[in-house]
Amino acid sequence: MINELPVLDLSAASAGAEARARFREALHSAARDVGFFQLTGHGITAEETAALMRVMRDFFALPEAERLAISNLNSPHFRGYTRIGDERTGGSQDWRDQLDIGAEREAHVPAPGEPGYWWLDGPNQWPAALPELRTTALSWIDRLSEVARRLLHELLASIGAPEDFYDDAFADRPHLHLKLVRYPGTAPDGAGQGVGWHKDYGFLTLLLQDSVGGLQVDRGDGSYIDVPPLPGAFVVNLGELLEVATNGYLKATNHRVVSPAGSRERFSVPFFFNPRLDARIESVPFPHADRAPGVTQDATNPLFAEYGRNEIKGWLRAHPAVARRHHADLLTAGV
Ligand SMILES: O=C(O)CCC(=O)C(=O)O
Ligand SMILES: [Fe+2]
Repeated sequence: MINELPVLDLSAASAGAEARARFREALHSAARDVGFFQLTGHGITAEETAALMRVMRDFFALPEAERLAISNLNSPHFRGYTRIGDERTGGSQDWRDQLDIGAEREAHVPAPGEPGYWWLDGPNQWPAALPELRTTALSWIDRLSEVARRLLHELLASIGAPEDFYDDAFADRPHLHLKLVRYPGTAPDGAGQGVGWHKDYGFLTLLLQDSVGGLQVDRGDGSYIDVPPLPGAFVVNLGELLEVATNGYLKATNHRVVSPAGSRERFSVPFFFNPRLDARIESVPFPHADRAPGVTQDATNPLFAEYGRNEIKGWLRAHPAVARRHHADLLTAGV
């Protein structure tokens, strides 16, 4: 049982055969045993990170009316600002506010008979007072997509699978998603749930966190480990679709954020690297795949191999007010 997260250096993957082999071995263990690690050597500069952090702080410092002007309650695509207390995880209120941003696309209103998850494609909402947020966030999505793509190839290679196996699933219209998040200290009721225990829905999450801390990873035995802030590193975790892809050999790991003490603020930016909404995630071939234990069976959280279904399951659960306003039919008919 590990006591701290492994730190992996992605630049080792292009530093010669021996360094690459060692990197892949460490990546394999981290992905299989913990499902979480810290990633350095990714090529994103301190300046790029600082620019994103700066514009994020500027966004949360806008008058509340300007943030609410782009509320996600306006968006059937779940894009925009969620005020503190409107998001739920594990049935309880999270104490954070956030801006959800995705790949900039036309709305795809599902025609009769088309799956409801097409609602997740659509335009973003941007704050009028902060035009640089749009350019900075969209370029962060581009830059991190490249890192995540390389990492996914390395990860598949590390378990002995064809590294390009899911390239088609990510082709043309990957469902990329960025969240700018603020944890504004502890809720008045003292609950301490910044965000409750959950797994991410897709393939890989690359998280930038500031220096406050509070992210915890479930070790599966009732205990957890803290993820201390490591300057310059991304915290990487595996989502449910990689568990589906490997028939449970790699696991999506539960994690949560404990609220900062008092009124201290914490900022974080998770980037979710996900395939096309209509990608059906076939099992990837790798040595001993037949001995994989199978995916987690949890009646309260079914895992869907059709990525869009897995994703909209999560949105309907986490954002009940948006779901009730725009998607009453999906709530009753299911995804
Ligand atoms: O803010 C964090 O550190 C983690 C956030 C998270 O797990 C999520 O939004 O899925
Ligand atoms: Fe998460």
